[in-house]
Amino acid sequence: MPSPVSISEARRDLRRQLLQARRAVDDTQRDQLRQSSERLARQHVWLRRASRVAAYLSLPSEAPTDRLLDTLYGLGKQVFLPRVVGRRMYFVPYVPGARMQAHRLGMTQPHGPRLTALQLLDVVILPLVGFDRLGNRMGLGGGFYDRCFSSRLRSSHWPRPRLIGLAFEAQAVDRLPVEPHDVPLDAVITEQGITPFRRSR
Ligand SMILES: Nc1nc2c(c(=O)[nH]1)N(C=O)[C@@H](CNc1ccc(C(=O)N[C@@H](CCC(=O)O)C(=O)O)cc1)CN2
Ligand SMILES: Nc1ncnc2c1ncn2[C@@H]1O[C@H](COP(=O)(O)OP(=O)(O)OP(=O)(O)O)[C@@H](O)[C@H]1O
Repeated sequence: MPSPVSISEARRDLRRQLLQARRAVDDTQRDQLRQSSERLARQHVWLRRASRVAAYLSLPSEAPTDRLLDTLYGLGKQVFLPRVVGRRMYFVPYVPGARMQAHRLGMTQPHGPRLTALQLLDVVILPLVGFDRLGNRMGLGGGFYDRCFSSRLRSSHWPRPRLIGLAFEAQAVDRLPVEPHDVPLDAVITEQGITPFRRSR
C-alpha cells in the first residue's frame, strides 16, 4: 500500500505529464471537442433535461467551453461559472459579455450573486488535467472541486448535480492514483463522445 505522501507525489508527477499532453493538443482536436460538446448539449439526456448547468471559462490549453456555453445559453438554460475566493469556490450566473475579473493563473472570473444550494445545479461541467477509465479525475491541484462536492463522498444516493468532465482523449490514463478526498466523475465528454462511468448508469 503506497503511503499518502507517495500518492500525492505520484499525482504531482502525473499532473506535470498530463499538462504537457494537454498543451500538445492540436486545433483539429480542439474543434472536434467543440463539436462533440455542442452535439451532446443538444442530445444527451442529462443535458437535455437540465435547467441549470455550471461550466467554466476555459484557458487556452484547456478543453474549450466557448461553443458549449453559447449552446447551453441559447437553449435557454441557466448557466453558471465558478468563482474562487480564498480557498472556497462557488457558482455565479453566466451573463454573456459581462465584465470579468482577472484571477490567478490567467483565469478570469465573473461577479454576481452566489448560488447557495449546489443541489439546484443539474449538471456541472468540470475542467480536467486528467481522468482515468474508472471516472477518477485530476485538476490543477487546488482541491476546489473536491472541497465543493465533498459531501458526495458520504452519500450513497446523489442524483444532482451530475459531474461531467470535459477533456481531450490525450488526457486519459488507465488508472490515476487517488486520495480519499478525490470526488469521482459521473461521465467524461471528449472529442470522441461521452463516456458514463459505471456507478452512475
Ligand atoms: N478555466 C478554469 N477555471 C477554473 C478552474 C480551472 O481549472 N480552469 N478551477 C479549477 O479548480 C477553479 C480555479 N482553480 C484554481 C486553481 C489553482 C489556483 C492557484 O492559484 N494555485 C496556486 C497554488 C495553489 C495552492 O498551492 O494552494 C498556484 O499554482 O500558484 C487558482 C485557481 C475554478 N475556475
Ligand atoms: N474535502 C477536502 N477537505 C480538505 N482538503 C481537501 C479536500 N479535498 C481536497 N483537499 C485538499 O486539496 C488539495 C488538492 O488535491 P488534489 O490533488 O486532489 O486536487 P485536484 O483534484 O487536482 O484539484 P481540483 O479539485 O481543484 O480540480 C490537497 O492538498 C487536499 O488535501
